[in-house]
Amino acid sequence: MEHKSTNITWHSSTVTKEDRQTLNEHKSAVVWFTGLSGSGKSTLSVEVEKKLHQHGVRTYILDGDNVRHGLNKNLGFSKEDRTENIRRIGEVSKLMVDAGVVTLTAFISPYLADREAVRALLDAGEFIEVYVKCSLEEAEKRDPKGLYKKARSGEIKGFTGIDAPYEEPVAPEITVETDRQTLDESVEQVVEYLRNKGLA
Ligand SMILES: Nc1ncnc2c1ncn2[C@@H]1O[C@H](COP(=O)(O)OS(=O)(=O)O)[C@@H](OP(=O)(O)O)[C@H]1O
Ligand SMILES: Nc1ncnc2c1ncn2[C@@H]1O[C@H](COP(=O)(O)OP(=O)(O)O)[C@@H](O)[C@H]1O
Repeated sequence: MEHKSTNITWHSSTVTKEDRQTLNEHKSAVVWFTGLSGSGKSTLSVEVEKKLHQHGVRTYILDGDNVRHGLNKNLGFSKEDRTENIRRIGEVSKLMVDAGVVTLTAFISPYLADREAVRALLDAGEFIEVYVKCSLEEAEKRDPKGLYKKARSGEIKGFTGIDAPYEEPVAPEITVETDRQTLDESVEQVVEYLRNKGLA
C-alpha cells in the first residue's frame, strides 16, 4: 500500500515487548483463525480465550463485531476491501502483540496473500495460523446467521464459498476439522499448541 506520510520517525519506548512479556510471564502472539463463514472461528476463539484467561494469560479477541462496526466500518466485501480489512487487522494485531497480549482473530481472511502479508509483519513464531476446516456443505447446513440462504437466493452477492473464493492455507500451524471433531477437541488442540510455545 502507498505510504502517504513523510517526515515521520519511529519513536521507541524504553519498555520493550520483551519487558512486557516478562512482566506477564508469557510470550505474545496472534492466533489467526481463518475459514469459511460458519466454520467455527468465533466459537473457537471465544472458547480458547476462556481457557487462556483461566490460566492467567492476557488475551484479546479481534473479530467482525469490534472491527467491522468500528475501525473498518467503511469496508465492504470486494476483494480490495477484504484485503484492506485484513491489512488493518494485521497492523492492529502487531500493536497488540507488541503490548504483550495473546491476540485471537476471527476473520474469514480468504486470500492467501493477505494472510501471508500479516505473517510477514510479525516476528518468527508470532503468527499462528489456525485453519478452521469445515466443508462448505456442513457450514451451509449450520448457517448460523442465515447468510448462505441469502447468498444462494442471490440476495447477497460475492459470498465466500458461493460466488467468492476461499483460498485454503498451505502450511498452517494448526488445522482443526470442525465437521469431524468436537468443539472441545479443537479447543484442546489449539491450547496444547500454545502451551508448548509458552503462550498458555
Ligand atoms: N459477501 C460476504 N462474504 C462473506 N461474509 C460476509 C459477506 N457479507 C457479509 N458477511 C458477514 O461478514 C463476516 C465476514 O467478515 P470478515 O471481516 O471476516 O471477512 S473477510 O475476512 O474480510 O473476508 C461473516 O461472518 P462469519 O460468518 O463470522 O465468518 C458474515 O457474517
Ligand atoms: N466442532 C465445532 N466447532 C465449532 N463450532 C461448531 C462445531 N460444531 C458445531 N458448531 C457450531 O457451528 C457454528 C459456527 O459459527 P461461528 O463460530 O459463528 O462460525 P464463524 O465465526 O466461522 O462464522 C456455531 O453455531 C457452533 O455452535
